[in-house]
Amino acid sequence: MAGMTGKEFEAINRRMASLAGHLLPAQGGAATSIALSNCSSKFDDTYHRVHGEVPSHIPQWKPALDESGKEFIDIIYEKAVGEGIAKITINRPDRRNAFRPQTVKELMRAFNDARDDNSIGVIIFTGTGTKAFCSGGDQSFRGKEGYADYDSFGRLNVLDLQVQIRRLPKPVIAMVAGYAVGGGHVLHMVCDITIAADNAVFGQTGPKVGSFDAGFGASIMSRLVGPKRAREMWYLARFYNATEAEKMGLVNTVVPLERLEEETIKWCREIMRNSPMAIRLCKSAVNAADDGHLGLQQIGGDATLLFYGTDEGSEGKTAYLERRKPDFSKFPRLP
Ligand SMILES: CC(C)(COP(=O)(O)OP(=O)(O)OC[C@H]1O[C@@H](n2cnc3c(N)ncnc32)[C@H](O)[C@@H]1OP(=O)(O)O)[C@@H](O)C(=O)NCCC(=O)NCCSC(=O)CCC(=O)c1ccccc1C(=O)O
Repeated sequence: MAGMTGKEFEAINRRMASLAGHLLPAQGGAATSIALSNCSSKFDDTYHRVHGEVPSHIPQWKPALDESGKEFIDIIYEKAVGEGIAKITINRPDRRNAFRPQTVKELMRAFNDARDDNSIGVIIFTGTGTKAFCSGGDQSFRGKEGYADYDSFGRLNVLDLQVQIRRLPKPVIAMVAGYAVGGGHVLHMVCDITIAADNAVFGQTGPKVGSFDAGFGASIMSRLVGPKRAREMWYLARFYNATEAEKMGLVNTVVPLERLEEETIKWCREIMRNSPMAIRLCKSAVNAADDGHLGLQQIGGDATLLFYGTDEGSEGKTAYLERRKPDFSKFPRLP
C-alpha cells in the first residue's frame, strides 16, 4: 500500500466492499436477503445516476394469443404494452390453479410464443388470485396412465413444460402468492427467479397423495436447498412459509402481498435494461454443468449464434455461396 494516494486507497476499499457484497453466500439467511434486495437502485454512483430509478408501476397488460390464434381456456396470456414483458397466468383459481393436461398444453403454447417474440425479454409466470400460484396436478384428472382430460389416455406433459422453461433463453420469473405446492412447487423451482408474497406457502405433497417428481423436482430442489433439506421436503412433505423458503434458498425475495406485482415488474424492468445476449448466456451458463450434454448443447448453440454474427463466420458462408476459397487469413489467432 506504500506510495498509494488517499484517492486510490478509497477506490480499493470501495472495490473490496462491493466484491464482498458479490461474494455473500447464496443461502445466507435474512441478513443476506436484506443486503441483496437493497442492491437494485439505491446507490449514488455513475451507473445509477445515468440510468435512474427503476420504475415499479404496473404496466398496461394487453391480452395475447399465439400463432394459432386459438383462445386460451385455462390460462391468461398477456404482454405489457411498450415493454418487453410477457405474463402467463394459470387461471383455475377455484382449483387453487391446479393444472390439467389442457392447462399444460396452453402454457406451452404461450411460453413458446413468448420465446419466439423477439420484443419479449422476460416472462412472468403466475397464478390467478392470491390463494395459490399452483397446487400441482389436478388430482381429479389423474388415472393409471397419468392425467387425462382432452383425450382418453393419460399423460405427464408437465415434464415437457419444465424442460421448456429451463431451456427457454429468456428469464422466467415465478411470481408466487399463496400455495406453490406439489407439481406447482416444482414449476416455481424450474423458473430462473422466484419472487414470493409474504402469504406464500411452499412444499411438496406427492408422498401424501401417492405421487413424486424424481426428475427436476428432486435434482433442482437438491441444488437449491441442499440434499439434506431436499430429503426433508420430500420425505415429510411439510409446508414452509415465505420467510422459511427464503432462508432455504428457494426464493429470491419476499415482499408484502400488495406489492408483489410491482416488485416483480421492477425486477423485470431491471433485467430489461441489461444486454439480452449476456442474459441469455448467463442462463445457459448457470444451467450448463447440471444439464450435462444438454447444457453443453445449449451453451454451445449460443456460441454458434454469436459466431454467425462475426465477419469470420460470414466469410465462410459468403465464400461458399460465391464458389471461392474462404480467406480466413485476415482473422487473428488470438492467444
Ligand atoms: C393447495 C391446498 C393446500 C389449498 O388448501 P385450501 O386453501 O384449504 O383449499 P382447498 O379447499 O383444499 O382447495 C380448494 C378447491 O381446490 C381443489 N384443489 C386444490 N388443489 C387441487 C389439486 N391439486 N387437484 C384437484 N383439486 C384441487 C380442492 O379440492 C377444492 O375443491 P372444492 O371442490 O372446492 O372442495 C390444498 O388444496 C391441497 O393440498 N391441494 C392438493 C395439493 C396436491 O396434493 N397436489 C398434487 C400433488 S402431486 C402433483 O402435483 C404431481 C404432478 C405431476 O403431474 C407430476 C407427475 C410426475 C412427475 C412430476 C410431476 C410434476 O412435477 O408436476
